[in-house]
Amino acid sequence: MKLQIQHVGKRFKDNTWGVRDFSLELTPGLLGLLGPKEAGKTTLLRMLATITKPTTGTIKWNGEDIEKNPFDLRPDLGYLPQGFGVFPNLTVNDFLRQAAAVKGMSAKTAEQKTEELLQQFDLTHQRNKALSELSAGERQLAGLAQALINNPQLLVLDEPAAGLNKKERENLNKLLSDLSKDRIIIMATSDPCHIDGIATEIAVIIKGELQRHSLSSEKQLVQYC
Ligand SMILES: Nc1ncnc2c1ncn2[C@@H]1O[C@H](COP(=O)(O)OP(=O)(O)OP(=O)(O)O)[C@@H](O)[C@H]1O
Repeated sequence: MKLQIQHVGKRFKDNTWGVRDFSLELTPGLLGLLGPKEAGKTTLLRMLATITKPTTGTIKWNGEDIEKNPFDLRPDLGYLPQGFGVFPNLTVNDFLRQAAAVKGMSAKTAEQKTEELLQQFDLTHQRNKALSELSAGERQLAGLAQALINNPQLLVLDEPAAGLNKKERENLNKLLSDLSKDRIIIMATSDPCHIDGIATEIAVIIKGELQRHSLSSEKQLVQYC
């Protein structure tokens, strides 16, 4: 399992660059993508999630260019967009079932996985509520559950801890630590404390450029956190 980001850049219509010449190679583990606001985190994640295409460079999943073969990656991909809120009237249950349908899962597998995730995220009692009726933390957990519905090998998370309280964040960190043992997780955040203790690698992005990439150690993060 390997993700290669090779000299990737993104230029917008107004000619500004959101990401420039970004290169990184990832194997299973949790990468904390750390950067201030407007650093280019979301821009990079949207390219990894095959929502937008790079202007320069190549992204390869297990050796295959995802621009040429997006359907090779999509069944392996889970994506939590930042501040998602596109379907406020959908119930939690329907939200998960819709994600499963989009990912081409059979009805039986979708039902089993929905039950499992609702329990795992303590959302069973909320399953018939609309997303707009949930607390910010619950909505974020529902978003994570939809990202995990297909047991993805590549999990791309944009500020997943936003809106979570301390207990919810601890639960999330434990879950992500477990999940990162046999898959690649990329977790973007502007808050170093959100990746403290769970990131196996850290990449710092500033003004669209990779400033530093290192294996994480608690010592490194303590100075920020
Ligand atoms: N569609 C767009 N058109 C033009 N510029 C854009 C577009 N999307 C993002 N940008 C710019 O690209 C840069 C990177 O933005 P991006 O949203 O990727 O940063 P970020 O690190 O995710 O920030 P935040 O934490 O605030 O979401 C910013 O300067 C932003 O204004």
